[in-house]
Amino acid sequence: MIHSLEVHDVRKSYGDFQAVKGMSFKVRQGSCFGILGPNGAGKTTLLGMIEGIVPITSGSIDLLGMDVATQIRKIQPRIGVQLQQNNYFQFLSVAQLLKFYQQLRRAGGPPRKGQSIEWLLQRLGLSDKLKFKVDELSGGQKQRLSIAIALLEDPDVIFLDEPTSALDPHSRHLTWEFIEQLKQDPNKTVILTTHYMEEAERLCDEIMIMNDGRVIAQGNPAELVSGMQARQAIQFQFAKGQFKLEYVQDLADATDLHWDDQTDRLRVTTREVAQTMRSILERSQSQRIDVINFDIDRPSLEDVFLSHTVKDPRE
Ligand SMILES: Nc1ncnc2c1ncn2[C@@H]1O[C@H](COP(=O)(O)OP(=O)(O)OP(=O)(O)O)[C@@H](O)[C@H]1O
Repeated sequence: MIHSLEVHDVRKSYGDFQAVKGMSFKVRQGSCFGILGPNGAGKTTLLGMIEGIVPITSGSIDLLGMDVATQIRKIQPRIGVQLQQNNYFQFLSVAQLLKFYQQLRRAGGPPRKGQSIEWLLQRLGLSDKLKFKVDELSGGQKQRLSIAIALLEDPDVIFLDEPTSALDPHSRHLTWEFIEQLKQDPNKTVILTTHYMEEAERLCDEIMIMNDGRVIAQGNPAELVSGMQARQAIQFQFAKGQFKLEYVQDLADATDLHWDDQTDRLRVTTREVAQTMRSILERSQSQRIDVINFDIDRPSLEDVFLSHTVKDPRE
């Protein structure tokens, strides 16, 4: 298996403060890799080190098989970086700005074929904006323009830092479809940070959750969620006044039982949903209790994220 990125025990200190505290992970070529973490977790610092913008305090990073600390000039023409703050030259038109960045990128090496500017703009819903000045674009349009800039000159690795954070739902879906199209090229690797679990689940083949400068969990979205099986919960509603908690108190796989006698609802957290459901239905039948309704709460990626990260309200 070829890895586009290999991060070995990387650390970053700002004075006495350690923002990244020894992280190691690999990213498969052709995959979409998501970096998730609460505000201040160190995501932007980590991305900066990988992109060669932020100096590494210790450890090493190989990007496209080359050492970032010593070979960044060879790496740079092959990567595309979308910036979170897009303070582009406001007085240029969209066409001029794209040409400017294209020439800047070509200065780093021979031209690469890639998609045309027109194609990129069309896919990102900006075709009619070529003649607009950048400051005439909305915040969301500027954000999509920053993705187009990241894709100029056909990069092998594309870094997207919160690519849809300022977008309305329509533009977000348009951007997701665009990223899904990028993913179809097995030679391209997409590395993105996001605060949207739905985005990570839809786009990423692999997710790394980081907190306080460390890797907390890593896996594909389904694996991460299945690691939370002990948190699955079933809710039953019984006919008024028929059920008693003592009927189910000895259930083998239940990790938590909560009975609300005001609403006649039972909530059971369990490791074995099917077995627990069967047991409760059998006992209801033998006690002649009518089950009116039931519901299964399966854990989501958001539950995984929340269970691994602690939010400091000051951040
Ligand atoms: N240049 C710097 N000097 C000192 N501290 C810094 C610097 N850059 C970042 N930090 C600190 O490093 C920590 C990680 O910051 P970073 O921006 O990497 O987090 P993040 O996960 O990207 O956060 P967010 O989701 O809010 O963008 C924070 O505590 C931040 O204050």
